[in-house]
Amino acid sequence: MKTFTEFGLEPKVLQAITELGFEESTPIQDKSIPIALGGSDLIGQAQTGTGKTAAFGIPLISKIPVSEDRIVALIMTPTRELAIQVAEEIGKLSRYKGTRSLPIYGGQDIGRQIRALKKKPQIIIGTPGRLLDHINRKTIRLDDVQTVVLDEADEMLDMGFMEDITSILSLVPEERQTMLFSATMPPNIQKLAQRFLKNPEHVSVIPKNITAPLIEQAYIEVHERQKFEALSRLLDMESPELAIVFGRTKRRVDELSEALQKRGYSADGLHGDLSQNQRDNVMRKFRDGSIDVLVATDVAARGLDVSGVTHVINFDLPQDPESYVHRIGRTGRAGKEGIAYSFVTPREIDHLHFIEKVTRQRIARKPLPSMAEAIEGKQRVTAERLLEIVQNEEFSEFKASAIQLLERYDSVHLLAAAMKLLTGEKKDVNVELTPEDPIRAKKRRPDVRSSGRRFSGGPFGSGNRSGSGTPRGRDNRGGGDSNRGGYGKSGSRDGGRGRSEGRSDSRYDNRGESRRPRSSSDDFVNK
Ligand SMILES: Nc1ncnc2c1ncn2[C@@H]1O[C@H](COP(=O)(O)OP(=O)(O)OP(=O)(O)O)[C@@H](O)[C@H]1O
Ligand SMILES: [Mg+2]
Repeated sequence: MKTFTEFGLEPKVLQAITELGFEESTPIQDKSIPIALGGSDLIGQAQTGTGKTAAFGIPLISKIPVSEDRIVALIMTPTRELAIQVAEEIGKLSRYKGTRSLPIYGGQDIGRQIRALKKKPQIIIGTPGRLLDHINRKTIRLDDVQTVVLDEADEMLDMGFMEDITSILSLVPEERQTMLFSATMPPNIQKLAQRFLKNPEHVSVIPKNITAPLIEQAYIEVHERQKFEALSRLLDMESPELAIVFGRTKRRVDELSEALQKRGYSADGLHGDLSQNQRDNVMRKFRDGSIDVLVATDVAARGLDVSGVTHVINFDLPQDPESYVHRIGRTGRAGKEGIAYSFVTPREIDHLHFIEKVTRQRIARKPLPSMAEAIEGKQRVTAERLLEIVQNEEFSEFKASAIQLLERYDSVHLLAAAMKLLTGEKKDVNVELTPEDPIRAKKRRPDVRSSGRRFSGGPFGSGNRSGSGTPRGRDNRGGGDSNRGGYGKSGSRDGGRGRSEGRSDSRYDNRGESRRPRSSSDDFVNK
């Protein structure tokens, strides 16, 4: 691992990197940045949350002269939220250099995009459908594009974007640099690479386990009808700082987020049937902490980087192991720890074992949290909130009445009553979710990655795993980064990023631009 000064980057780019709080480069950045700067085609694979965006973003920005007034780089992402997020990171990295970039995605007013395009962006970050729209309207020309990045290329294929990507790339000059990035590389990616890349360098930073090292993984065996109770107990017991709960279908997400709200949780749902405005709103609320449970379909599985996500809960098991890897990868990012729970119905145990096999990772079984554990969890949070006030806040205006009360009542009684008030009663609303069919086990070759070396330490430094994925206090978000590894990132959390588009079977999430249902017959990995 290196410091960024070793790549020979210009001072303005370095300054932006420093300001983002990146101290040392991650392994995928170490390997990719020199190759990308050199101009070769590149296939980059590294675990979730290890800085792939900057691995292509830094060289991209470095190579574009500020005086350039044509579109010279194109980044494609599968979902809208991801396009927005990547654009934000590129924007921050080019802050001092002044490189101009623009996200282009479905659901946003096209007139506004056309106006923004008149400001001569050099980098376009877009979803395939809306990009084609602009190309057809001649509001985007790709004749001068020198670099193309396909972020989460396999997902774009799964979502049926192959034809769109092909049409788009046929309009980009042959003489170009093309780069692919993802945490997983199923074989269909090889086909895409053969078709669109020239003598690509393969950069793979995949240790023994494809799943990121800082994520503790567990499953809880539950019957379909117990799932909601299990979820509320788990949320009570663990009191996540931020949690993402994945559901299988849009209906599921709607029902679940509504049910959680009724029970008094601060939750909201994200899926491809919501308007772009609604999607942006939900993501903004999640990023700024005004909700702490995001219920989502796989639309949120790929690439999303929200700091402070301590828990991922698979309310429904995902169909594909790669989806599992990406979903749980929403936590345990940038050197922080996270925990991923999966609910597994008895008939899905085989499927779970299949996921374990493919990801070469044992997933520990945990018991359903008991009512007592749930209550204890809630009380612990109340006690923490109370102590925080004791330590940090001025509450002298309450002291006189406290003294009065203590003259008449026992202190333990009083404190217990105050805690009861603070904890709030769990609203015992009856919740009925429409049952989902269990996932059936599929037989695929259990091989997930290319190289096999055991990886010691995380990509963000070594030995920063404290072991047990302990629950974190609810109210300290944005505060201490005690879980951070060797690579600090000065914790900026910012609004308005996110991503999405879709799968066309209406039972599944339609992320907004999808063409065909996904084919899931492929094996997982690169060979
Ligand atoms: N060198 C670095 N030091 C510290 N933090 C970094 C570094 N590089 C990137 N980060 C931060 O790490 C987080 C994860 O990065 P990013 O989203 O690029 O991961 P990714 O590898 O693309 O993950 P995914 O596979 O989920 O898309 C981001 O918040 C990013 O700003
Ligand atoms: Mg990414």
